[in-house]
Amino acid sequence: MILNTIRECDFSNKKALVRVDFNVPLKDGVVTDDTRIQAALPTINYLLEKGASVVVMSHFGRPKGKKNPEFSMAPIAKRFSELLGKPVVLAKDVIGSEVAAQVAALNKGDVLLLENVRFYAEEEANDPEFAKSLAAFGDVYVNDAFGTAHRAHASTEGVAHYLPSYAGFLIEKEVKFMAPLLENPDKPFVAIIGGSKVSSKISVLESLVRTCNTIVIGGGMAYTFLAVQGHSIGKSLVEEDYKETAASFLAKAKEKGVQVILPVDHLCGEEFKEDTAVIKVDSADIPQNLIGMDIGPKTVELIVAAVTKAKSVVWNGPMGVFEFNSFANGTLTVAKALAQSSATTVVGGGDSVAAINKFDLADKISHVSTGGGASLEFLEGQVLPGIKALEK
Ligand SMILES: Nc1ncnc2c1ncn2[C@@H]1O[C@H](COP(=O)(O)OP(=O)(O)OP(=O)(O)O)[C@@H](O)[C@H]1O
Ligand SMILES: O=C(O)[C@H](O)COP(=O)(O)O
Repeated sequence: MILNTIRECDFSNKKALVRVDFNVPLKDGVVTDDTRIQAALPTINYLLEKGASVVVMSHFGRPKGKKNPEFSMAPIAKRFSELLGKPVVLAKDVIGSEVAAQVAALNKGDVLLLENVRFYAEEEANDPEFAKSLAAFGDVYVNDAFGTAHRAHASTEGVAHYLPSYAGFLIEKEVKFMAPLLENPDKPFVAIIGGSKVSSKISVLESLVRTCNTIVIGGGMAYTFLAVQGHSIGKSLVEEDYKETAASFLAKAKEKGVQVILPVDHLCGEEFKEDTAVIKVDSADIPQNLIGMDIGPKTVELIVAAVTKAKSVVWNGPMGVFEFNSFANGTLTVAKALAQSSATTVVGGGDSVAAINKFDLADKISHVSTGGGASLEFLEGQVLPGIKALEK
């Protein structure tokens, strides 16, 4: 996958229309995690240094095609301006004559942030006329919205049909770290996949089994696999409809000589509650009255040993109910093992990234993806429309 990148364009005195993913968490009108804004700054700063004026656009939340002040970009514009260290003007709308006048008035080095592109239903419908209206705001289009690259929307895909289009540094970095995992990873390559459901992770497992040496399956999804192996799983999470899929995945891994590590011990509770007493089960089999809520210490040892030998590791999805402190150990230890590893380590998926941040380990991971759904679809081997539009 070879992309057109911003290094290949002369931006001097040009208007750059830049799609970013500023879909960030807010509480009481204040951005509570600005990771995605920070991640877009190298591209914005580069464009400004190279003499461009910049029209930035993003969605925020799901306002369903209606102008709703609750979903205004205003609080995000404020944080963006603080981080950029210069004024950011918030446009009066997304398209229209007033915005066109604001764009026309931009001078070299100025930054204008459009209102929430999802205030128009045409955005998600990838309406060509809407995409053309956006394209009219720039001489060139830059996409740095990796987190939204799996959506074929007007601002992520449609607009690329009307302007010379380039990948920003963030998209370039995400692809640089993730593409080799699907093509030619440094080996041994270990994938650690967790989270609640087999149904949402089976495609990624089926994709990674092609290049992995070892696959660890943890979290709530592990019990369906244990059940098909004939283990008792007590009252743990199980997806009956996915037992057959889980069985054929295990058969495929065996056929390919891929080692699959499933929990060999557990931390359980009698009830799915934060304050339920922690009961250690020293075997793969879980007694009838218990719920598996975290991997046990022997499983943790197996995972740490695999990570220690690895040259590349990818992690997506927590190993247990890490939101409950007593069941966070498996996820914490995996996070620490990755942080201490000399392998190339890539972490994707909302909850595993949240766990890395909760334990303050982000700077010790080779690459923490800014994409939730996008990173999962990338690892599934799917073509992301927002990235495809930037290919040479
Ligand atoms: N043993 C378990 N039983 C029930 N739920 C579990 C278990 N282990 C992990 N979980 C839950 O799985 C959830 C995460 O699953 P999900 O599939 O959403 O993962 P993810 O890929 O990290 O998330 P995202 O979709 O945000 O990227 C967490 O809320 C966690 O509490
Ligand atoms: O947070 C995300 O995963 C992206 O910003 C995409 O948001 P969406 O799922 O509402 O399209």
